[in-house]
Amino acid sequence: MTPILEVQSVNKRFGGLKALDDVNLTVMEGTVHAIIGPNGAGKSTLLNCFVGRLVPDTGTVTFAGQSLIGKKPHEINQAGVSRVFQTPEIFEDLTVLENVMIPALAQRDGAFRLHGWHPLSREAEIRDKAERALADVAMADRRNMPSGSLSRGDKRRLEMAMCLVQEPRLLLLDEPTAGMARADTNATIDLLKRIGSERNITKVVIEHDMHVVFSLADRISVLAQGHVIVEDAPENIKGNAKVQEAYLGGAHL
Ligand SMILES: Nc1ncnc2c1ncn2[C@@H]1O[C@H](COP(=O)(O)OP(=O)(O)OP(=O)(O)O)[C@@H](O)[C@H]1O
Repeated sequence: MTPILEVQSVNKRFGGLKALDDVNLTVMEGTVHAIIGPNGAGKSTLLNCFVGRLVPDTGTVTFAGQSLIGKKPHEINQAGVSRVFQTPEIFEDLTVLENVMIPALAQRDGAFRLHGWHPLSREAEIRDKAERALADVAMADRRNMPSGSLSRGDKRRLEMAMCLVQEPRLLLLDEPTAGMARADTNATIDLLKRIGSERNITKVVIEHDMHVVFSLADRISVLAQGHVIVEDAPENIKGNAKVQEAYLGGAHL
């Protein structure tokens, strides 16, 4: 297996607070790598360093052999990294299909290019790609619905389609099941498993729900106080004393 994302000696401070403290992490291509840890451990800060929203004070982040340090978010996105946000970022007034077409256009053209309805409807190739991405998340039948009218779960699936249409090599998922009922959570787990097997997309998942983590992850990194305290296979994480301690007696595990 080849590493696709390599994080070496990354540090990030916010004033006096050391949010990331010498973080090292290697994500292998084609795997699901979960990053877990208590509240405030630095998970979102780390993810933000992967997408160019934050720049580490020191250290390196390398994706598919190229450094991401100093790259702008849209450059990182074009390089093959997509992120699904905790709160879906969709255009509520546009239809489901249009929402999926926009990131594909942005990726092709290098920037957002919103020329209104008519040019969008003439983009046959982009439309086909968008239709495929919608089918992947089982939302083809909702293609003409206004996105604002979707349920919360469907909005998250729509956002996943908006990532998939860009054909990323690395998909970053920030608490993909946060706020979902158990049935929706299980449907999302199945969806993520399917997407992985069909498209060979590497996934990095930040997640508090251990049912999700242990259902999906091939590898788990545990962050505590900005530092990776353990990186191991799921079966070795549950009983790990350091992990139990980080979670204050193992209440989450
Ligand atoms: N922009 C910022 N300015 C100042 N402090 C910040 C900023 N972003 C994060 N922090 C702090 O850095 C630490 C790590 O935060 P981060 O959000 O990365 O943790 P997390 O593991 O994602 O937490 P959670 O699971 O609660 O989302 C926290 O103490 C947080 O308050």
